Amino acid sequence: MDNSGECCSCSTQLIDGGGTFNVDGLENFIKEVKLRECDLSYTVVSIMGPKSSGKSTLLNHLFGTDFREMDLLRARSRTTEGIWMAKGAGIEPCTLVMDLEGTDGEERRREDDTTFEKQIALFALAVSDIVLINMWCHDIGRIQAANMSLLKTLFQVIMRLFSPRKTTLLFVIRDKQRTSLEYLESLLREAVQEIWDRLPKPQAHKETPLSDFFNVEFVALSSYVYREEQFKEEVASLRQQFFHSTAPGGLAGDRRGVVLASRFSSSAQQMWKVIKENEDLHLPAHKVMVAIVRCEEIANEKYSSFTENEDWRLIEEAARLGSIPGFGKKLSSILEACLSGYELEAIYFEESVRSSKRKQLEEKLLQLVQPAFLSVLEHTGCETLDKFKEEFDKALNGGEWFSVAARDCIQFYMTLFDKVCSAKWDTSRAREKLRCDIDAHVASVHAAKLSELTKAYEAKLKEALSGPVEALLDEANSETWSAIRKLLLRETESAVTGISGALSGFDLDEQSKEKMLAGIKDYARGVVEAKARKEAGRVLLRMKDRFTTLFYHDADSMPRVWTRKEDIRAITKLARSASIKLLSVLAAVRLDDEKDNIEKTLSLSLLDTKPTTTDRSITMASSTWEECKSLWRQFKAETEYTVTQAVSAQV
Ligand SMILES: Nc1nc2c(ncn2[C@@H]2O[C@H](COP(=O)(O)OP(=O)(O)OP(=O)(O)O)[C@@H](O)[C@H]2O)c(=O)[nH]1
Repeated sequence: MDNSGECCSCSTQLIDGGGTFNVDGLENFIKEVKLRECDLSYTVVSIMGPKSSGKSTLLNHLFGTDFREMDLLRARSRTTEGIWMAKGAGIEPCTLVMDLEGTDGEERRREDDTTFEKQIALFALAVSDIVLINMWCHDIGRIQAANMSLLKTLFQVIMRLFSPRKTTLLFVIRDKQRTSLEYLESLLREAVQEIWDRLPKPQAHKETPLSDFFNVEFVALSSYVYREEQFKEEVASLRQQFFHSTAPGGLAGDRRGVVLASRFSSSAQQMWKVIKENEDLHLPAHKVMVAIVRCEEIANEKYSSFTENEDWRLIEEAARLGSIPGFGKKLSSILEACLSGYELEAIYFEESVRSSKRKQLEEKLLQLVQPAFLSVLEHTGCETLDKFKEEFDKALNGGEWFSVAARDCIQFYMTLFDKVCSAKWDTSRAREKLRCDIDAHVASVHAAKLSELTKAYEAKLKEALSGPVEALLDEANSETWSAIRKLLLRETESAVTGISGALSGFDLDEQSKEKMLAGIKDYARGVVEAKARKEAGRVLLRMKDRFTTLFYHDADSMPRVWTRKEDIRAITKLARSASIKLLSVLAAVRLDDEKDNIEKTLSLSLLDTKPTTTDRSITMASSTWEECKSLWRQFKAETEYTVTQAVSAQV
């Protein structure tokens, strides 16, 4: 029991001599001292100094703790290993006291293990509001003495310390002698200042005084061994300074960046982990270390509260079903709120850590929202494509030029997509896909419209050419082909003009246009050629028709009577010659205005009794010639009987 009557047995070894963090011990300790209920109202005090310099003795008297003290009768060797923690008895607010393993211990030095000293010193600085620096009075001013080694260790660590809050360094001078405190204080201040001045500092703090980062205080105590009563009185008076230490102006008055009591355990563990991971003592700056731990905590908290955010849940749900108007903006604003919440809480912490943790948080959030985002993008893409198709169709049916309708609709719907999805994330792939789909649709409509147009003109040409060409071939005279050519030219030109006019709405390149027009011209020729070939297939019948008509009728179309007057030979020749003419008209397609003597060749070769092969070979293709010859033979054979009958009638 301490003098306040409160139990002082609550203590635990926080970090053992091997550097292991006692997680369970700390958790139990926190429960026992009800730290969680303290919120921000608690103080952490630690003590460092040479080994066996009476640290535990001081703490036990100052805070009513029961840290292990060395027995006066035993040799001076290390009693405290690692870091011990206890609760100050009867002090408000809750004061956690840490007793550190002494620095400059022979044991560690023999093992060349001063790293551990620095690590626990750094840890103490990182988690404490107040650090007591215990030193023998007679050591002050002795350059190589243990005290200076301690200060060096401390300042090697401090060199990296630019904490977001001020820590109080309280120098406790033990075994004060008659020398006045003012003198000792000035000696110490000088030594401290010198070390501070020599520290390589970051550019921004080149001129910054020590007092900006540390509250440096001094106290001198009488020897506990030789002047116990006085020692106790002085300690009791020092104890007063720890009451209400968190109030403004108190020893722990600067509350910036203080860790919530409920997070003290995880924060301390995290700090020790960071320190241990830097065993080569390229220790991160204190502020960096604190920032890493705190910013991560804040970021994790913001992340989990985002996942439970009602607005986000609604968006996530809706995203599965379809597109969401203003999705990008809505999501951005929830995310923005989450990130600015982080910023607000992390503002006191080192900037580079703060922003890198913010980036990590942002990435984590983006990963979380990405599936919803992608699903909305997909829905929006599909819906935009459907709307585009509908609107484009309407525009075309409304008589708008194809190219104008395509350009306007594409522009409108791509902009609409951008508006709906506008967010700071990359929408380029979805946008690209939509654009590809739209382009493919436009291309297919384009092809369909052009084919429709071509078909319409082809039908028109077929109608305009088929009947008249058939009629002209029926006539089959020397003007037939010239008339057909004229007709073909006129109809082709009219189709070309019509189609060219229609094509101007399609924004077609010259080459494609030429190709299309050439196609329509070919089609027109094809119609005529097909008609001519069809008529040629019936040439024998028609020759016989013509022959019979002329054979049985005179020039006035009167039926002949086979009197002696009638010159059957001449009539036969006339009728045959007319049939030859018909044959020669249908024997070849003459769409190019080239002269030929098919008629002459056929007349000479077939009508004359002795045809000369040389003549016809110059003017006719052999296949045509062979065909004509065989047709003529058949024709003659089939008309022979008509002539014979006429001759016998005359006889
Ligand atoms: N001269 C002197 N001796 C003291 C004083 N206070 C304590 N001692 C003695 O110094 C020895 C070490 O005391 P501790 O309190 O165990 O010292 P410590 O600094 O905690 O020791 P470590 O934990 O091993 O570093 C004990 O024998 C104490 O009786 C003091 O004010 N003056």
